[in-house]
Amino acid sequence: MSGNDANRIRIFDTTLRDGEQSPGASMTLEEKIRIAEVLEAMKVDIIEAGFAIASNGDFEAVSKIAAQIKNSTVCSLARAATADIDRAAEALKSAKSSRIHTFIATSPLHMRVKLQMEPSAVLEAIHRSVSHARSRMGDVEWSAEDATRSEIDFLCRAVETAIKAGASTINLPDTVGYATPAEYERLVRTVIERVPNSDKAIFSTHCHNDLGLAVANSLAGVAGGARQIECTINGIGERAGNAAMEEIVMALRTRHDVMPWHTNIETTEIMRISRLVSTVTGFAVQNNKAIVGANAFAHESGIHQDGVLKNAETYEIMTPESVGLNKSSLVMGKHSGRHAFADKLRELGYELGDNAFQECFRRFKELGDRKKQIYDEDIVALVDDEVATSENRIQVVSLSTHSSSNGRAVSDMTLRVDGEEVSVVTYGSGPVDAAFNAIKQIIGFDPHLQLFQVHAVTQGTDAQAECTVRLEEGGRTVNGQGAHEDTVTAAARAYVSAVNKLTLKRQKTAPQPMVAS
Ligand SMILES: CC(=O)SCCNC(=O)CCNC(=O)[C@H](O)C(C)(C)COP(=O)(O)OP(=O)(O)OC[C@H]1O[C@@H](n2cnc3c(N)ncnc32)[C@H](O)[C@@H]1OP(=O)(O)O
Ligand SMILES: CC(C)C(=O)C(=O)O
Ligand SMILES: [Mg+2]
Repeated sequence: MSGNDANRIRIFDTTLRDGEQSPGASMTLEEKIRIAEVLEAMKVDIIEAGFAIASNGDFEAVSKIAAQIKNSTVCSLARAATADIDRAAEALKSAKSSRIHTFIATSPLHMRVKLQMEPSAVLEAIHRSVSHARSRMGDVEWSAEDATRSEIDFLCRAVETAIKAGASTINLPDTVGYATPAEYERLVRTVIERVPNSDKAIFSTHCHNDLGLAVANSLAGVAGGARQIECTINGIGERAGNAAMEEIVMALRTRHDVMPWHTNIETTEIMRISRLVSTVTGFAVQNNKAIVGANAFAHESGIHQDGVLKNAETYEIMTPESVGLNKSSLVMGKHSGRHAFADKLRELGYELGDNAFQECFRRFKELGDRKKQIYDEDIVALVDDEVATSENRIQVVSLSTHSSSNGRAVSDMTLRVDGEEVSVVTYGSGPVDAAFNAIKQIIGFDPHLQLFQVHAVTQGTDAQAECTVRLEEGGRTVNGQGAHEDTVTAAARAYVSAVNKLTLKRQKTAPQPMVAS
C-alpha cells in the first residue's frame, strides 16, 4: 500500500455520479459545481464528478469541475471500453489531479446475462481497459462490479490482472447491497492476502444500502484492509442508496477507540453539504437520519432535556458543533419538563415569578397535548397572554361555541370576575359575535369595537391565533391581545384583556359595578 499513514482512509465521494443515479436526483451543471466546491472545502480526497460518456451534460460537468477543483482529485467513470476511457480522459484534461475509474462486472450472473462475455474475455477486457486508461492517465482505479457475488478465485485473478495493467486503486463493490459485514470484511481481507501484487494498490469499498448495511459493510471493509471508502452525501444513490459519507466519517471520529482509522474530512461542513444536496436533489433527509436528520441533535423528552441541560454528554455522543450545527435543540412539546421550559423562557428573554411560571407551564402542557409542534412563537404568545392577563380582574375560564353556515351561533361562556365565576349563554351572528355578546352581558357595558384582527402565530392548521381587539368608550381607547389555538377563545381573551384595561381607566374616574345585575 502506498502512502505514509497506514491508518488514513481516503474518502471518495460519488454523490455526483452514483448519487445522481438515484431516480429523480438529476442535478444541473451549476448545482454540481456548487456541490463539488463544498466537497473540496471539506477535504474530500476524490470527487467522482460523473460518467463522461453518459451524455454531453455529464461530460461538461466533469470538465468544468475538473477545471475548477484544485484540492481534490477529480474522477470520471468509464466502462471497459476505449471510447468511454477516451471521453473520460478528455473531460479530465484540465484537472490539477485526476483519475479514470474503469469497471467491469466479475460475477457469473453479470458476465453471462448482462455482458454476455466469457470470463476469459472479461479478463482480457480488464487488461485492455486498464492499460489504455493508464496510457491516458497516471491515476487509474479499477472496480469489479458485483464483487460480492463473484467467485473468489476469479475475482482474485481479475484484481491481479488490473493491478498488473497499472491500476493503483482496486474497488470491490457490493453493487447490490447483498453482503453482511463479516462476509465483506472477509472478502476484502482474502483478496488482499491472495493477490500477489496487492501491495501495489489501495483497496476500496463501495457499498450499497439495499439491506441497510452499507455503512457497516464499508467499516468492515476497512477492518479487512481497505483504505478508501466510496460514499455519498446523505447516502443517496442507486436504489436504496450508497454508504452515507457523514455516517462513516462521524463513526470513525466518534469511535476512534475501537476503529483506529481516520479521514481528512472537515466534519464541520457536514450539515452544509447535507442541506445543499437535499435542496438540489429534492430528496428530503428523514428526521431520524443519523448525523444530519432534523432530530439527530434534538431532544423533546423532559428527562433527556434535563440531562442535556446539565451535561450534553448524557444523551449526545457527538457535539452538534462537530458537524456544523450551532447547538443541540431542545424541541418543546408535550414531553418537555420544567427544566427545559425554564431554559426556553430564559432564551426568549422572560423572567417569570413562580406563580406565573407554573401557570405558563400548565398552559404549555395543555397546548402540547393539542398541538403537534410547539414553536418559539407559540411560547411567546402564550407567555405574553399569561403575563398580560394573570393580574386581571376579569379572566376567561371557559368558552364553548357552536356555529353553522346557516344559523345563529351560540356561546356558553364562563368568566371569573374578582374571583367569582359567572356563566351565560348568548347568541350572535357568528361564534366571535356570540362570545363578545357574552362578555358584554357579564360586564354590563357595551364598548364600541373599533378593531378586531386575527393572525396565525405559526404555520399549520393547528397554529395558535393571536387576536387584537380595540375598544373605545367615553373617549378612552384601549387595545387587548389574546392567544389560543382556538381562534374564538383567542378573540374572547383579547376582548377581555381590552375590557380589563378599559375598566382600570374607568375606575380612575368613576368606579362602576363589575357584574351586571
Ligand atoms: C453499478 C453501476 O452503477 S454502473 C454505472 C451505471 N450508470 C449508468 O448506466 C448511467 C449512465 N449510463 C448511460 O448513459 C448509458 O447506459 C451509456 C451511455 C453508458 C450506454 O448507453 P447504451 O450504449 O445505449 O447502452 P445501454 O445502457 O442500453 O446498455 C449498456 C451496454 O454496456 C455494456 N456494459 C455494461 N457495463 C459494461 C462495462 N463495464 N464495460 C463494457 N461494457 C459494459 C452492456 O453489456 C451493454 O452492452 P450492449 O449494448 O452490447 O448490450
Ligand atoms: C461502478 C461501480 C463502482 C458501482 O457503482 C457499483 O458497483 O455499485
Ligand atoms: Mg454503485
